[in-house]
Amino acid sequence: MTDSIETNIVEINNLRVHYGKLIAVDGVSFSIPKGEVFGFIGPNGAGKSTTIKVLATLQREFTAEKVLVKGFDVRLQARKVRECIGYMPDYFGKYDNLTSREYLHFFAAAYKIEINKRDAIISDVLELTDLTGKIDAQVDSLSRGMKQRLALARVLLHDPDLLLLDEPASGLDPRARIEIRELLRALRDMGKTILISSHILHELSQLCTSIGIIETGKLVTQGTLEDIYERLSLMRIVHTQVTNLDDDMVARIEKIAGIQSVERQIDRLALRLKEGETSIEELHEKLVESGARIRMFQPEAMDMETAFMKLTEGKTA
Ligand SMILES: Nc1ncnc2c1ncn2[C@@H]1O[C@H](COP(=O)(O)OP(=O)(O)OP(=O)(O)O)[C@@H](O)[C@H]1O
Repeated sequence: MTDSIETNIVEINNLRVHYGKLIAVDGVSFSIPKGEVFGFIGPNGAGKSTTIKVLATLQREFTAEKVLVKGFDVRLQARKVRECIGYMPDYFGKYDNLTSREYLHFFAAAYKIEINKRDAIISDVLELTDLTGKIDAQVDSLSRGMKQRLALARVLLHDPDLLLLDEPASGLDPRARIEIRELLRALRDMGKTILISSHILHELSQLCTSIGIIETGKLVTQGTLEDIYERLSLMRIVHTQVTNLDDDMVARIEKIAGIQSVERQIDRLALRLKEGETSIEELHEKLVESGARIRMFQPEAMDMETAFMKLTEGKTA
């Protein structure tokens, strides 16, 4: 095994998936080191579920230089891959007349967990997902949030190293979403590697250690949250109010190195900075040096949601 295989739980290189003429995934490459929580973010139809299905060994029609999970090839060593993943699809399914206990026993059998160990494992996963009190409840009677937690309990039964979670928080109310987030945090602390998809960036920004943003089948950007913030700060806009503003002053500001454009608005100037040429602090100094008397100076807060919209422009496949 090479070093990268030992440290990367997921390695995808140049993955392409077609559905007939539609290119759902178009040359996607990324890797996820052990212990990371990788947020896979993109608008509806961007190709997230398809990529996750390839990793889960369920989408067999694809081309790639490699798709490895823990060093195992998803096509050639599918069984090995399945042993080390817990895949939670973006739908729960229908389970008429089944209790949580029966549901989990069914999957424990499917995972070939030894019969005499099943009760203890089921009790553990229910405790972890805070569903102990629901062990004999009908699955269909559970709230959506509880169902999502039960689905997580299911994928934990065989103690997989990698969790592939397709939109686990979708359709949940804020409280249930927080519960899922706390649960995922606990799993991260247990050393699980997690790939989690969402079309809502905010949902993941507090949980993920790195993110990849996908749009129309292509990765737009990827990296740690700090990397992405840094990259986005390159598009920064600063709003400022200058009390001694006149045409001459605007002309002087326009000439400041690092400023790409100056937009005069009713009560302020919007200064768009050039990529990587000046820091916000330097800009402030340069404005003062140019004689501007500054009443207000405010870098535009680029929250993750704005960043996402700027990066993806809202396109879908
Ligand atoms: N089985 C299929 N047959 C044909 N087209 C498909 C199939 N599955 C997905 N697609 C199409 O492939 C594209 C990518 O879909 P995918 O489900 O991977 O996106 P997604 O990012 O997971 O979106 P969502 O957030 O809506 O689930 C979409 O245009 C979708 O309509």
